[in-house]
Amino acid sequence: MSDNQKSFPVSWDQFHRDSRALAWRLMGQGGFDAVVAIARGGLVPAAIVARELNIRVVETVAVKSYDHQAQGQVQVLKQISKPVLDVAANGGRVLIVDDLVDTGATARAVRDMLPGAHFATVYAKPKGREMVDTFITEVSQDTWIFFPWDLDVAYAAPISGGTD
Ligand SMILES: O=P(O)(O)OC[C@H]1O[C@H](OP(=O)(O)OP(=O)(O)O)[C@H](O)[C@@H]1O
Ligand code: HPA
Ligand SMILES: [Mg+2]
Repeated sequence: MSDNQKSFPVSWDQFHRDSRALAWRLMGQGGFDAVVAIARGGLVPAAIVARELNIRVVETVAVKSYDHQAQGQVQVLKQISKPVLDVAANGGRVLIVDDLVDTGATARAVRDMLPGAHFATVYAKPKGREMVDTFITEVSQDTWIFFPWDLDVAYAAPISGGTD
C-alpha cells in the first residue's frame, strides 16, 4: 500500500451487516432465479445474500485480477456452468455478486458473460461504480478495503505515538 493510500478495515460483523443491507436493497429488485458469486471475494456476500433472499441455485465464476494489491490482467480461471447460462438464456433472472468493484475490470469481464444479469457489490470505488447496478457503500479511489478474511487481531499503537 502506498503511503498516501487510505486504509478501510472491515470486521466480520460489519461485513455481515453491509451484506444484509445489500440483500435488503436487492429485495426491491424482484426475485432472482440464481446467484453467481465472483470467487473468491464474492463468495461470502453471495452466501449471505442467497440466504436472505432464499436463492437456492448458487454458481461461481473464478476471476483473478490482483496479486496482493498489484493489479494485473483479468484471468478467468473457471467459467459459469451451462445450466446457469441457460437460466439467463431462458429468461430467468440472474444476480452476480462480488465484494467490491474497484477499476471495474472484473465486473466488465463477468458482465460480458451474462449481459442481462443484475450486478451487485457491497462496496464500490468511483472508477467502477458505473459497472454496478446495486451497491451499499462507496469509498474513495485511493482507499484500500481490508476484508475480514485478510485480517487478524493485532496490537495497535496509541494515537499519540509511542509503543504502549
Ligand atoms: O474492479 P477491479 O479493479 O477488477 O477489482 C475488483 C476485484 O478485485 C478483487 O478480486 P481479486 O482479483 O483480488 O481476487 P480474489 O477475489 O480472489 O481476492 C475483488 O474481489 C474484485 O473481484
Ligand atoms: O480495495 C481493495 N481491497 C481488497 N481487494 C481489492 N481488489 C481491488 N481493490 C481492492
Ligand atoms: Mg475478486
